Amino acid sequence: MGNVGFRIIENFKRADQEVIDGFKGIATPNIADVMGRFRAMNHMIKSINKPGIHIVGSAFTVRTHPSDNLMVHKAIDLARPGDIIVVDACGDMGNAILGEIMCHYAKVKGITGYVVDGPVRDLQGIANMDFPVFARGGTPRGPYKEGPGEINTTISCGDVPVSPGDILVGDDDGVVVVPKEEASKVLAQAREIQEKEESIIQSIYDNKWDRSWVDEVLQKKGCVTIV
Ligand SMILES: O=C([O-])CC(=O)C(=O)O
Ligand SMILES: [Mg+2]
Repeated sequence: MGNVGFRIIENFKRADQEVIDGFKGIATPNIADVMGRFRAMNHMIKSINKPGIHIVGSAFTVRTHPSDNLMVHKAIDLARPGDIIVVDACGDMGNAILGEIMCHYAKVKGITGYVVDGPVRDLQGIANMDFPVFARGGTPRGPYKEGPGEINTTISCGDVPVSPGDILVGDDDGVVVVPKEEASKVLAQAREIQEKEESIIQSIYDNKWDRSWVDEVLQKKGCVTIV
């Protein structure tokens, strides 16, 4: 490939649209639970939109130096409708990686949202528009536009590896990353968990939730009850 650190990869495989769409309505904890509780981003990467958000899309990855957004601007031009632009800005909180103008442009291009391992700015403007952004926080300090950086290489975002084409799901809890090769299996298992949780909640109200497992675990671990 060559030119490590300053390169753009335009073509990569995305998961089937049917599989991507399947994650709509599946809560992020149910997806993380079927991946060994891994692949959920660090809790610092949070939605900065109004509560009630749920997004699903295909990862379009960007790696930048802290405080620089040249390659993010290029990514908006290249990403396809339905992609989520995921930015590894090294978790550095020095300068915002994007702001509301870049959100309006991405929205018009049909991009599903941004996930940024770093800060953003124009928080009020973004919160008032219907465009999902997940980030580590905000700062008025603006980005530089010098590069270098990479588009569509494997990055780290919120302590999770993200490859181009992986499926991202984000909601008020945070963001999970589903490897594209495993996506249909993870989807089937996450659906099962979601149905199981719905039936547990119903059984609570029917006064039928079997709690025997709690004492079984305590006994197995050697816990003593003193009366
Ligand atoms: O200056 C920038 O590149 C980021 C920004 O504030 C915006 O997009 O509104
Ligand atoms: Mg701005």
